[in-house]
Amino acid sequence: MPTASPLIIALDYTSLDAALCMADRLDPARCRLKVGKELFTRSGPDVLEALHGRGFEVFLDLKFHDIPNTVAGAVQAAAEQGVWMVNVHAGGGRRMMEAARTRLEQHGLATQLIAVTVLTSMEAEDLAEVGVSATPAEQVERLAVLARDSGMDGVVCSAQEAERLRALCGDRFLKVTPGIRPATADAGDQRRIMTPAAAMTAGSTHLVVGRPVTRADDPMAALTAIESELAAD
Ligand SMILES: O=C(O)c1cc(=O)[nH]c(=O)n1[C@@H]1O[C@H](COP(=O)(O)O)[C@@H](O)[C@H]1O
Repeated sequence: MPTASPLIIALDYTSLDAALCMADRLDPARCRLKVGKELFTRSGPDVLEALHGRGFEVFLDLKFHDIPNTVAGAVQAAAEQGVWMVNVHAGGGRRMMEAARTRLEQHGLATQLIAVTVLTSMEAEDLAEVGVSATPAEQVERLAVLARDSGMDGVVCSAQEAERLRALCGDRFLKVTPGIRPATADAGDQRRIMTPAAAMTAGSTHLVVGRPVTRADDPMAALTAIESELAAD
């Protein structure tokens, strides 16, 4: 039974053992889990099997960005391992995203396919340095519309853009938002941040939370506090 919780906990750990230690304290009825580049590069697909065996739905966050044929193959490989969600970079363009969508359809694979717009660690100056003169909000909007038109189920964006994207792309278009920071948490390398409750109010469909839980002195207390904040909203 899939969880009704919007929470996705990012298992950004340096080893499979450390990730599973945290997974064993979590409950698949209360959250989904995200496996990203660091953990997957260390553990390989074993981590997916281990988390699926514990009953979790998994977001495989490898942010594929390559030529269409390569990304289509990578997305197929992820989906065939049973992950609930996989992502690509919207900046790879329409043909890349369409190839990934077509490949899933050809193989009858139901994995949620979403596209990263502008990383939540980036602000206007970072975009300017890579030659993008649009504001983060404008660039997110542009890439979200392209992602929608290319057959994506949704996007990764910051919660600061969620309200605008809800108006533009509708409620059913997924708005998966990292950069979630409870009021007392450190922003760290994140720039476009929002609290859990404010993010849900803004229209996020899923909240990606890593360090505020996984690096907390008491991770379970941190998770419970976020759940209470969401319940009170
Ligand atoms: O695709 C992602 O998940 C992602 C996109 C993005 O724009 N920003 C972002 O932080 N993420 C991921 O979300 C997680 C956020 O972790 P914390 O900053 O520790 O809460 C990390 O695993 C990032 O890799």
